[in-house]
Amino acid sequence: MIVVEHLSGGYDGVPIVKDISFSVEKGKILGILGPNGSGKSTLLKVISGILPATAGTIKVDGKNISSYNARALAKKMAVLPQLHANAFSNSVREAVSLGRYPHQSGFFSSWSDFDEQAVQHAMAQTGVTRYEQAPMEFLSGGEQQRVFVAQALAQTAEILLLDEPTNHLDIAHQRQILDMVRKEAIECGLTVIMVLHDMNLASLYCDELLLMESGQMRAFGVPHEVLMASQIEEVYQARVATYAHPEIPKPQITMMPASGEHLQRAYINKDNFKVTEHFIQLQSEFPLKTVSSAVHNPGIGWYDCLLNRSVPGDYVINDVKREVAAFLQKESFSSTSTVVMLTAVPTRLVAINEYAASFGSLLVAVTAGVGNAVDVSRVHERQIEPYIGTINTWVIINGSLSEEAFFQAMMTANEAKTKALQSEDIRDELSGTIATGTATDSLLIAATQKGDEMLYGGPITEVGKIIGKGVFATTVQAIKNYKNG
Ligand SMILES: Nc1ncnc2c1ncn2[C@@H]1O[C@H](COP(=O)(O)OP(=O)(O)OP(=O)(O)O)[C@@H](O)[C@H]1O
Repeated sequence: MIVVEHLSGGYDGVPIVKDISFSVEKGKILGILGPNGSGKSTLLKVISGILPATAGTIKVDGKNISSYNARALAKKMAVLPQLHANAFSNSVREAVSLGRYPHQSGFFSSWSDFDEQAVQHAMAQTGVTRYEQAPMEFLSGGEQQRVFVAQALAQTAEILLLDEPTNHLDIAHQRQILDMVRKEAIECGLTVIMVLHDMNLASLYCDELLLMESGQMRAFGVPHEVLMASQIEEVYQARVATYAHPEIPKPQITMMPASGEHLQRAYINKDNFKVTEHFIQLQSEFPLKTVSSAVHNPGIGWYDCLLNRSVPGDYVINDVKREVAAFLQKESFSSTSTVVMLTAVPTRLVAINEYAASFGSLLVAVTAGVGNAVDVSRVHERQIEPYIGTINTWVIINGSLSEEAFFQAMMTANEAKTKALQSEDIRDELSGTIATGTATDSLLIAATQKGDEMLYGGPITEVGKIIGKGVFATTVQAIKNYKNG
């Protein structure tokens, strides 16, 4: 464990880092973040003893580091500096072996099996074994960087200080080095303090983060506490937004460009719809922010082409996603910018309506295959799987929704759909009760994201009122179309 208390230090009497206090437990990784010149490297230099502290203490395992001599400290703490001396004619193996220097009594005279193992392990972990015999100057910047990380690792110290360890590395090697650091922390109890510029990598790999601003600690804590958009915006003077990582419960940050290009948006009207025998298509000039339960490209994303594709009633495919991907390729649709739903309803039975609104306007498109509708509260009584029937609902909004509003809009639209089934007396054949939908309904809300952001999308909001009215009326019309065939 390392404990830093009220630490200050700088260059030639000029204080750079001021009054820094934090601790890192054994086996944990601390990431140091901050804008250029905020003092990250200086802090690491003061902690490692490269620069003298002008105030404060650093304790390793309860003992002040000033009580260690240089060799004893090097056994406790290994350092990867930001800039490396490039004037070397060593081989990779020799460079990594330098990490064992603090463990030698006479230089290389007492090379032990343990020294050899440490060097081999460090080279293997950083993926540089295959360059072992190569001279350092023959290596690329990224390969050299991995050798320096190997050198620090070979020191087998309890604490590893890394200044931008992913410098020069491509994403595969960034992942390799950081995975390795994390593995060493978890499996061997290595304590790590590293300066990283990439906030997203820091969030993924560090247990805690320290955010520096003008030589002082602006924030310290777990990634969720430090990577708050408002705080990052203030410290970096850049507009950012946070979002959730798709697999790991850690926040991610993305930049919001200053240019006005992204404000140029589409305006959708009925002319953007095209109905062929095989599909209903909405093609937009600019991508729409879309939330859906579609078959292809579901979830949240930006898409400029929406398809409701009509398939035969006996369409039974094991791998629907692959079949849809093949269809898109055959019909020359972009797989990455198209959202696809499937329906057994003939496309001519679609109902499409446009509604004026104070914020812009709203379009609703519905295909309603209600032949096998179910009452969701009674489906558990069924012994047999219901046949597929599908109500596909699109709500296209010429306006801007918050994330919350998108999900509320989905709820509002779904309630309006259910009300339409009630109004049209669509029943679950088995229970005889009013149906609430079918087994495979799909819903999509898409917005141009132009204009003032609407925070909410519930039934009594401006947008919610029109969704309620529009989805109800359009679904009723689509059900009538279906009944009249
Ligand atoms: N050798 C030095 N002598 C005097 N001042 C220095 C020296 N090295 C850095 N500084 C100054 O200390 C301040 C902090 O620099 P430092 O390198 O610690 O910042 P950093 O946060 O690591 O920046 P970066 O993100 O650019 O690497 C800067 O204003 C810098 O000019």
